[in-house]
Amino acid sequence: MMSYVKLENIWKEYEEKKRKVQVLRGLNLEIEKGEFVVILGPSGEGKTTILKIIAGLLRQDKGHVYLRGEVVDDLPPKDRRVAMVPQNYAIYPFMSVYDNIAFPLKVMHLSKDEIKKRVLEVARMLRIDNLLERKPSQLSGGQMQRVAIARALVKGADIILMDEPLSNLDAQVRVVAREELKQLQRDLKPTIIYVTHDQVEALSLATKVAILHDGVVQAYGDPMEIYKRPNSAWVGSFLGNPPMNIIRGEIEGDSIIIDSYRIGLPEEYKNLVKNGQKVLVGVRPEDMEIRNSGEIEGKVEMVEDLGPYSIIHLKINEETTIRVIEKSLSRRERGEKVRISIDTSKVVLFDASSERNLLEQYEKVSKK
Ligand SMILES: Nc1ncnc2c1ncn2[C@@H]1O[C@H](COP(=O)(O)OP(=O)(O)OP(=O)(O)O)[C@@H](O)[C@H]1O
Repeated sequence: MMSYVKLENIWKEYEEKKRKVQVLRGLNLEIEKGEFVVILGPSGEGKTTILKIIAGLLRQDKGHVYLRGEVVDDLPPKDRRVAMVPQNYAIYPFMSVYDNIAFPLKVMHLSKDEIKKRVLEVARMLRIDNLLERKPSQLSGGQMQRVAIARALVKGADIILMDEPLSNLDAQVRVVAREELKQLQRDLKPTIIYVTHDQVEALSLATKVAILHDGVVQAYGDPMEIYKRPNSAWVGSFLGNPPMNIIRGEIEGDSIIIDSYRIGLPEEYKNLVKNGQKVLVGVRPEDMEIRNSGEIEGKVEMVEDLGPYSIIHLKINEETTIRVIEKSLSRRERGEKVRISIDTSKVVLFDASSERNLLEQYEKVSKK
């Protein structure tokens, strides 16, 4: 299938006060029509830069941008049929909702009738046709978002770029706006590329998530799939809050030795590892349990009570502190010794030096 948006080997460097910053380093990304892709990455890693390059507001140093199957490197922003919804929505406070949506069409010098027709059409589609007379100050966060999207769609854009659009909303409004956005994307099926550093947003909105780090996409795919089976230790510990625990271990027969403790080797790795091999054991906090029969011993360092559950920080050796989720509100004391049992069927193993998922390396080799 042809990809609708394709970034091919994109490089971008900024120069600031004679200092060069290489932000994108050969980035590749392919997005299909109607997909909701969330680009997730730490602050300052180049997420906004990617959007600007797709919109044509910024030129890449190297590589190519394809939209709808064609190279658009030399196409100005207005001809790309891409709309960028900025962080604050850029809605003019003194204009009515109608005038806000109509604004880009007025700039295009369309006739009054044509403008009216298009504004009504898109307003009906987004169910804001009853709000057209209002001023932005009379709108909720979710309605504001729909106005911003209406203004994008009215120009005929079918690729919508959103740069942390919910970051200015308070927590409750944000949840509603997120649900609305998800529904709207399901109904209207525009291709959305959405940038955030908020994990919850990424996991709940995306049909696919692209994890950005060091100027390239580190992992790309179904969010839960990446969550469960991260391709590297970095991705595992970046995605998820609290993060995935990463513990050093060594293979011995059908076991993994962690210091003086022993846990079972997950079935799917049995043919991929050899005796004595050093590994990093990745295990999610929710896949561990404090229980008397547990395989590993740990010492309580800190307890975070969060209402429905607590996060227990446990020191298992000099270099490693892990986090375990306990659902019942526990009265754990600092310094208390506990046993931890690990659901080994959920464990992910990484190569100790490359930190790549051993399954992934195997898959690559066997595909060749
Ligand atoms: N015009 C510019 N000149 C110089 N440096 C820039 C310029 N624009 C961005 N940068 C730098 O490039 C890096 C990437 O910026 P970008 O805004 O793309 O990151 P981001 O991932 O969107 O960050 P955030 O999540 O904080 O918004 C940052 O270190 C930033 O300081």
